[in-house]
Amino acid sequence: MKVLITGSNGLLGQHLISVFVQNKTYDVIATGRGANRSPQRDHYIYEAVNLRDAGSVQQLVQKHQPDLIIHSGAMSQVDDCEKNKDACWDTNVGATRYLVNAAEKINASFIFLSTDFVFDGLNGPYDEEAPVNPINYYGTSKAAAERLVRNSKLSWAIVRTVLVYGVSNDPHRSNMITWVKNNLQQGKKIKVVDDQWRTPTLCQDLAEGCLLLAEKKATGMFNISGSEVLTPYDMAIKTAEYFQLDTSLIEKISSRSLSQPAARPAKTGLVIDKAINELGYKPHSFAEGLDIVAAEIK
Ligand SMILES: NC(=O)C1=CN([C@@H]2O[C@H](COP(=O)(O)OP(=O)(O)OC[C@H]3O[C@@H](n4cnc5c(N)ncnc54)[C@H](OP(=O)(O)O)[C@@H]3O)[C@@H](O)[C@H]2O)C=CC1
Ligand SMILES: Cc1cn([C@H]2C[C@H](O)[C@@H](COP(=O)(O)OP(=O)(O)O[C@H]3O[C@@H](C)C(=O)[C@@H](O)[C@H]3O)O2)c(=O)[nH]c1=O
Repeated sequence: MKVLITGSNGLLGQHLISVFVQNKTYDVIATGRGANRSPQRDHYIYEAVNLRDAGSVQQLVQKHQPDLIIHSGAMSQVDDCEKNKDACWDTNVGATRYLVNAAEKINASFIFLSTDFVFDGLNGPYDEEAPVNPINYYGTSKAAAERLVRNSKLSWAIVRTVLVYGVSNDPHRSNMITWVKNNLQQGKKIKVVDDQWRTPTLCQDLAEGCLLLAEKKATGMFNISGSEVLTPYDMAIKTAEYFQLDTSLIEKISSRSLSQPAARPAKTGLVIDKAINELGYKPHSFAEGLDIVAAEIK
């Protein structure tokens, strides 16, 4: 079985490479922008492709003829998406269209990574049937990409996830645990919101969830996230306590005072019963996730 992983230099992408390579039943082709930044270098092929270039995408898929495409690549910085809507749309929707078109030509299966930000956050946690109503441009672009995938002729699965945390090599975006730990270790104060509710997701769990989907050839919408509803403030305190750092450096604030360009849905989080019952998905607790991240941080 040949699997093509997009966004392979990203936080999830790097873990998808190791999970699928270790599984040994897949020939892995990983594609990212520019040089390969994954710490795992052998037992797979890496191809540098700009997913916003339709011709390059078609050529990549035609050359490798994957049985499955896991499309993790995206413009995932929410505020950048709000400020650069064209780039956001070209990446999150345009690239998805090119991959779907190429996949349809070879009848490849398709797993698309989506987000809790397709919801307005008025009454989370959300199950797979909840109506989407994004309140920022990033969420709007991902909801549009979901519609592209759903309306395709492909055998598809859409994975929604939430606030992914973990360790990656040369990350282009920070994530919660390392952001809190690095600041507190330098004695810096941080202001953390306690009016957003999430089900934070360990990136290894998300990667394993994608493997379960691939192995079972499952189709449809699947929520794959952590099981605990936490605020970023809860996460920051737990992280500080775990690494024995000074919790008095953490100031509790409301989202309003962050004055971010993009609005964030307040109460999201995902209901993951379907993934647990149909895939055998078993996420780590946040406490276990901290153990795993701590073991990975050099
Ligand atoms: N992180 C989170 O909290 C959540 C993420 N998701 C979704 O999960 C997926 C993975 O997220 P995550 O790993 O955290 O995101 P990252 O930003 O870490 O990874 C996304 C990757 O896509 C690549 N990419 C962006 N534009 C292009 C392009 N034009 N051509 C080729 N590659 C491109 C980036 O390249 P480069 O490294 O060079 O910038 C990056 O490596 C995304 O689809 C995201 O929307 C959903 C919910 C939560
Ligand atoms: C920068 C900052 C963030 N935060 C909080 C807000 C947020 O809940 C959390 C993580 O910060 P971020 O800016 O990465 O959050 P954000 O961009 O909202 O993260 C989103 O990323 C995209 C890709 C998704 O798909 C969403 O599921 C979600 O994870 O930390 C603070 O409390 N204080 C701060 O100074």
